[in-house]
Amino acid sequence: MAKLSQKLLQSDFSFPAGLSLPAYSPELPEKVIQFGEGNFLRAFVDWMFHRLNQQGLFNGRIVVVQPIAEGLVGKLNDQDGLYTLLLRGLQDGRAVEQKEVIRSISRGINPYTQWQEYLRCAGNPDIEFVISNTTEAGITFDASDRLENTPPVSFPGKLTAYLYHRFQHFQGDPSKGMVMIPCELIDRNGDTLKKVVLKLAAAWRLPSAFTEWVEKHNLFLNSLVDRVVTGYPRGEIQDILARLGYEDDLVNTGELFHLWVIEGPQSVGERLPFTKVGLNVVWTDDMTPYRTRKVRILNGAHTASVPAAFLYGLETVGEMMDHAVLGRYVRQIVADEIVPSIDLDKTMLTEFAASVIERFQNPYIQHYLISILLNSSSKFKARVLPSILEYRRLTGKLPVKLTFSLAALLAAYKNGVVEGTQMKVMRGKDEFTMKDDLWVLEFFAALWAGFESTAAGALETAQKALANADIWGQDLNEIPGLAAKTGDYLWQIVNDGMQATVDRLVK
Ligand SMILES: NC(=O)c1ccc[n+]([C@@H]2O[C@H](COP(=O)([O-])OP(=O)(O)OC[C@H]3O[C@@H](n4cnc5c(N)ncnc54)[C@H](O)[C@@H]3O)[C@@H](O)[C@H]2O)c1
Ligand SMILES: O=P(O)(O)OC[C@@H](O)[C@@H](O)[C@H](O)[C@H](O)CO
Repeated sequence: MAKLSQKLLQSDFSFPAGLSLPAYSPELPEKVIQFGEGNFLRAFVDWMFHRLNQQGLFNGRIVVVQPIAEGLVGKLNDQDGLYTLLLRGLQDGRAVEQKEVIRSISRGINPYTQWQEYLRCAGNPDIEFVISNTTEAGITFDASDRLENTPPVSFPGKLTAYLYHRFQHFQGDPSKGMVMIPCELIDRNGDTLKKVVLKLAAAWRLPSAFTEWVEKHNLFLNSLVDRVVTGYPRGEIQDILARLGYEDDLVNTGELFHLWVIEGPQSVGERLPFTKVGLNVVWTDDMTPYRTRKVRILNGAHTASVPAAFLYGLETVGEMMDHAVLGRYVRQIVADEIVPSIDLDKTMLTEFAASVIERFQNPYIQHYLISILLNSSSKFKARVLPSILEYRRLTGKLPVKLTFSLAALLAAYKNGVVEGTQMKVMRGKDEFTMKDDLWVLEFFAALWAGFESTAAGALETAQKALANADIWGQDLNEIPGLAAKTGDYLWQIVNDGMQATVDRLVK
C-alpha cells in the first residue's frame, strides 16, 4: 500500500468515498509554532486550524516542535505533515464517523538535531501564535536549564530561548510579540507558563528590556481543552487501513465532542475565527467555571473510577459504562458525590454530567483504562480530592465512593516493583505498568513492601500513604475519618478482592 503523502494526494489515487481531503494549498505560510506532536493536539488544535483553512479563514500552517528528544516528528515529516483523523460518536442517536486528511502541519522540527532551524522560526514575522501541549509535566521551572543548551531541556526553556531570539532579531519591536495559547490541563496554564518564562529570564540574567517586551507585548492566554482523544487505534488499525486503502503511521481517533475555552481578548478571537466555521470555541474573560466543571466531573469521574474498573478486570471506558456494577458505580459517583460538591448552577452541572456519561458510552471509540491510569496520583490530587474535601465541607460527611476510589488507587500500586522509570504490577496473572513520577512509584513500592496483610496493616498502609503531603498537597490524615475509611476499604480490596468489594459497595 502507498503511504500518505502530498504526492499521493496530488496523484490520481482513488481515495475512499466519505474521506474529506484538504482543499487548500500545501504551500500556505507558517503562522503557528506548536510545542507537542502528540495525539491530542493533532486531533484538536491542528484539526481546528485545518477547518479554518478549508474555509479560507486563516490561510496558514503550523510548524510542530518536538518538545523532548524522542517523538514523532520523523514520522510526521515522512508523511509531509499529513495524517488521517477519525472522529466518531453518536449525533442525535445516529452513528457518525467523520474521516479527514489533515494538512495544517507544514513540517516537524526536532530541536535536538535542528536547533538553528528552530531559531529561524523565531525570526519569521508571520509566526504569531504559540500552541503547546506538553502534558502536565511540561510547564515546570527547571533551575538547571540554561540558555546555552541547544536546546534548553524544558519546554518553557525552549520557549524563552525562542522569544529571546525573536526579541533580538526584531530589536524589541512591540509589534512582533507573540500570542501563547497553552493547552496543558493545569490550572491557569497561560499564567503559569508566563511566570516560568519570566523566572527563566531572571535566572538567565536576560536584559530587563527583554522582560519588559515579554510582559507588555506578548500575550499568555489561559485555555481549557475538552475532547476525548484515543489516539492510534491499535486494536482496529488493519481494518481501518484496509478501508482507507493507504498506509498511515499517524492515524488518530477521537470523539465528535470538542470544546476549547480561551480566556482572552475578542481581538485575538477575531484573528482566530474558529466560531465562524462552527467550532465550539468560547472566548471568555473568566474560564474558572468551565474548568471546575470539566476537571471535577469528566476527569474526576475518570480518575475516581479507573483504578477500580481496571483492577476489576475491565479494559476500556466503554466496557466500564456497560458493566452492571461499574456502570452504576461511575454514575453514582458523578450524580451523588461530584455534582453535589461543586458550588455552581446545579442545572448546568447536571446537564454537563449527563453529556459526560453519554460521551463515556460512545460505542465507537476505545478509550483504554490503562492510558487514563497514567500519573494517577497527581490527577487524584487535582481532579478528585477537591470533590472529597468540598463534599465533606458542605455535608459534614465523607463521600463514600470517592473515599473508596482513594483506596482503589492505593491498591493499584500493591506489590509493584520499580524497573527503570516505571513500575511493574500484577493484575491476577497479567503484568501491567504503572507510569507515574519515579519518586511516587518508589514511595508506593516501599510502602507496599512493608505491608502486613491484616486489617491493622491496611490501616497503617493507608495512614502512611495519606501522610505523604508531597503527593496530595497536604497530610490527608488531618481529614477526620478519611484514613480509617480508606484503610477499611483497602483491607476489603486486599482480603476479598476488587470484584467482591465493588459489588458490595454498589449494591
Ligand atoms: N487524550 C485526551 O483525550 C486528552 C484530552 C484533553 C487533554 N489531554 C491532555 O493532553 C496531554 C497529552 O495527551 P496526548 O493524548 O496528546 O498524549 P501523547 O502521549 O500523544 O503526547 C504527549 C506529548 O507531550 C510531550 N511530552 C511528554 N512529556 C513531556 C515533558 N516532560 N516535557 C515536555 N513535553 C512532554 C510529548 O513530546 C508529546 O508531544 C495529556 O497529558 C492530557 O492531560 C488529553
Ligand atoms: O489525558 P489525561 O491522561 O490527563 O486524563 C485522562 C482523561 O481524563 C482525559 O484524557 C479526558 O478524556 C480528556 O481530558 C477529555 O477532554
